[in-house]
Amino acid sequence: MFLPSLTSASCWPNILSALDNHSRPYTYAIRLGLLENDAQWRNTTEEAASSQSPRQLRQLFSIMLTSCELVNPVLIWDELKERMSEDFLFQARCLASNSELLFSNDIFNQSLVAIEDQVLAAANHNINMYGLPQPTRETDPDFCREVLQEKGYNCDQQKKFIEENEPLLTPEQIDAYHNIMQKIQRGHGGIIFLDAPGGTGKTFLINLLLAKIRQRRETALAVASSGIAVTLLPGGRTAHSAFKLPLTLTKEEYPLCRVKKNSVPAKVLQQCTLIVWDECTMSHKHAIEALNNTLRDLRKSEHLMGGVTLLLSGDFRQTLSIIQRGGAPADEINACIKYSFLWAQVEELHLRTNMRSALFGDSNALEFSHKLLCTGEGQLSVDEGLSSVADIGTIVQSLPELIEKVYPDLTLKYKDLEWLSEREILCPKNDAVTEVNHQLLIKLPGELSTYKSVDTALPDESIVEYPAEFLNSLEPSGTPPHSLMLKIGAPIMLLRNLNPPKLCNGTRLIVKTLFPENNRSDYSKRARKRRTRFFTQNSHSSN
Ligand SMILES: Nc1ncnc2c1ncn2[C@@H]1O[C@H](COP(=O)(O)OP(=O)(O)OP(=O)(O)O)[C@@H](O)[C@H]1O
Repeated sequence: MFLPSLTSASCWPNILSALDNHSRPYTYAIRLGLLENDAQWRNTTEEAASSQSPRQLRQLFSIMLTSCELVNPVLIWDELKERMSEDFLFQARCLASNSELLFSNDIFNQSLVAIEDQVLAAANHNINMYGLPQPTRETDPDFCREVLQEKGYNCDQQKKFIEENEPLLTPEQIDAYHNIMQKIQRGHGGIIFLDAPGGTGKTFLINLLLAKIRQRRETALAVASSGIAVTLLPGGRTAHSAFKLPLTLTKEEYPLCRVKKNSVPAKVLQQCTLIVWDECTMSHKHAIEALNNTLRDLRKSEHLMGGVTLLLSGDFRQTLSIIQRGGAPADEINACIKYSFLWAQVEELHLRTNMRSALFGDSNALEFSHKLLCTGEGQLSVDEGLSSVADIGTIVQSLPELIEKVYPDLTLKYKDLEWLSEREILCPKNDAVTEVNHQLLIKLPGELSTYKSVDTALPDESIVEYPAEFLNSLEPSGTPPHSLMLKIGAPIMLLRNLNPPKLCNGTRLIVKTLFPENNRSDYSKRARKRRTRFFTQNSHSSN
């Protein structure tokens, strides 16, 4: 077990002497992260308690509850409840104008309510399921939060945004804008597909429509099929999270969203006037059918989409729906929303002018967008089934050359967030990603820190068939590698946020500090916003 971790030990006596320095090899193994133990989670919270605010600590604790399979969460709560409730104590002291006020059950109750809100949002469980005391609530704050969030946009800000941007619309954008607004006003529901290649102003138009509806204190839901597209929509969420789409969607004959009639998401869907779904081409046709079935049911309406206007946007030349491994191209086409029975009722609107070239006179952008369109429409020359990319890019001969082209002078410029956010290397397979990441990480200055996973086969009888070394060598998609290597200053990407909605999947971050159990990262979405986030290890299981 120690062998792969003691890289400096070249022979058996070296290993023995390394272990000799540690009186208890068991403790040493835990310290190296080779054995799982509840102490690891307690260390994590203790480490976090030294630098995190009470709100951040509660967030961390709720993530641990929902994803880390804690053996004894009550013990951690008892140890840290005062640290987690300091902000509520402070508020109570201010309210009572009494700086002598001490912690009380009321204050701990507020803290537990806040933790339960997060657990409910992430896993839909009450915290008594984890053995923690069930908090008492006077109102249903969860209801208020989600519904008010959708209704609580600042009208003056929305108005200002509309006044500034409405006059900028181009004639084809104006046509689309009026068409959509008329459909919303008729209130009979319907589906509009905004067919617009990249750079034609989809996001610009959508943001204006969202502002127009929100300014009237009506509800406009903005969703996208992928997390990264959500970052461009104000108040955006992924479609899976907003509509509670089930994972078994593709196999269902009568697909439905998992939204209970009296739940908060149901109230939001009942009240909304407009739903914008960006990158809809990536979604399975059953997702849109599930939304139609659910809206008609919740709103007790026979109209298409239960009377709500659904604005779909995307580009079929880009990514289509992802189907199960081993599926044929015909399955992919069958999964496409164009093959849904609903498509016959979809009204199409088109945007064709590339705004980046039209506005900024960027001839390169125009040429590039033209070539992209040709590629998407299959008009590029094809040689033995492969299209040449020479027309739309520069061809390099090796990985080091690619790295040098994309990240020249990395060691000097890696601290420049603007520079970093303008470049990335995309790879079709995880193996290639690992190789590129490794080579770039080596080039960065500073010491490399390695975080190892603890892999265990479940049920216990399978341990003989699947030894830890074998499990360590696997890299299933969506799980971190067995050896996660990081350096301070390294750009990283958040693959899955267990505490949505603040950071969406795909957000880029910079490693700021590395602790033995955790790390802190700076938020660098397009290098414009800077916030610090705290990340910890957690449990993943795979079938
Ligand atoms: N009418 C307009 N007036 C001023 N700027 C505009 C207008 N329409 C679009 N733009 C600007 O043009 C650029 C491209 O627009 P936008 O990002 O909305 O296009 P898109 O179709 O969403 O592109 P992509 O699919 O690549 O994300 C943006 O900088 C946007 O602010």
